Amino acid sequence: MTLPEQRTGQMAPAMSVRGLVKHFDTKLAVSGVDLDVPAGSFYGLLGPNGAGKTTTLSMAVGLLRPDAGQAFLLGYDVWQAPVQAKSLVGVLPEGSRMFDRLSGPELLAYQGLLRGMPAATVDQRSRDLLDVLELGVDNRTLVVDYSAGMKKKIGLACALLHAPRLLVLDEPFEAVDPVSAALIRDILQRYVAGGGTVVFSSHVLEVVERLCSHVAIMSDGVLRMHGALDDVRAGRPLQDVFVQVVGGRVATGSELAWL
Ligand SMILES: Nc1ncnc2c1ncn2[C@@H]1O[C@H](COP(=O)(O)OP(=O)(O)OP(=O)(O)O)[C@@H](O)[C@H]1O
Repeated sequence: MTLPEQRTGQMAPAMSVRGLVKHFDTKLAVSGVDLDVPAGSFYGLLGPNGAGKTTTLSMAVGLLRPDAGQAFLLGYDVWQAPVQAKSLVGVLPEGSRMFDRLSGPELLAYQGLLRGMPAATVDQRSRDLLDVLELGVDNRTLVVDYSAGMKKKIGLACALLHAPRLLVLDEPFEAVDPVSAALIRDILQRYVAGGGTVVFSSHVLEVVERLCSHVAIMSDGVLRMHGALDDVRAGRPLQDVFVQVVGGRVATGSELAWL
C-alpha cells in the first residue's frame, strides 16, 4: 500500500494518518484524525489532558490497533508492513513501558539486540547516549528504580539507539529537570538539522513555540487546528491560540471556597 504522494512522485510525509478512530468501551478517544507530518519538520502535538494525543501517537506508530483508519511511517503502512515501518522509527512511548528490571546499559544492549544491531555498534552508541544524557555509563541501578526524569531519558536513549529517520515522542519533556530539558532540546534540534523528523506531544507551550516548525492542536479526540507554526499563530502567542481553540474555563474566584 502506498500513499498518493508516492504515486505522483512527491516526497512522502514522514508520518501520515488517515481517519484514525479509537473507542475505549463507550468512550470515543480519537474521532477520525487525519494528519501529515512533513519530512524534516519538528512537529508538536498539543491538547488538554485526555484530548487523545497519546492514543493518536500510539496508533500512528503501531502500538495500538485503531478501530478504523490507516497510519504510514516514511511511506510504509504500519499494519501492512510493520517491520519496514518500525525499523525506521524511534518511539518514546507513554509512561514507562520498558523492560525496567534491567539497568540502563542492559536495557540499551537488549534494545540493540531487538533491532538486530552489531554488538560493537550498540556498545559504542550506548556509552555515548548514557554519557550525553548524564545517566552514567556504568550505572547498575535498575531502570525501575530510576527517577521519572531518568526514565524519560533512558526511554529517549532507546528511541535514538538505531539512529532512526523519524522520532515519535510522547511528552519527552515531562518530569525532566531544566538542564536535562535543555540537553534534550539541543539533541533534538541537531537531529532535525541533520535531516531527521520529530513528532512529539507536550503541554509545555514555550518549548513547542521555541522548537517546532509545525503544530497540531487536539481536543476531545478531534484535530482542531494544524499547520506551520506561524500560520497557526497568525501573529498571536501560541497560548492564546491554544485557549481559544480548546476553550479555557474562566475562574470566577468562588471555586474551592472551602480551601
Ligand atoms: N487504555 C485505556 N482505557 C480506557 N480509556 C482510555 C485508555 N487510554 C486512554 N483512554 C481515554 O481516552 C481519552 C484520551 O486519552 P489519551 O491518553 O490519548 O489523552 P492525552 O491527550 O494523551 O492526555 P494527557 O495529556 O493527559 O496525557 C481519555 O478520555 C482517556 O481516559
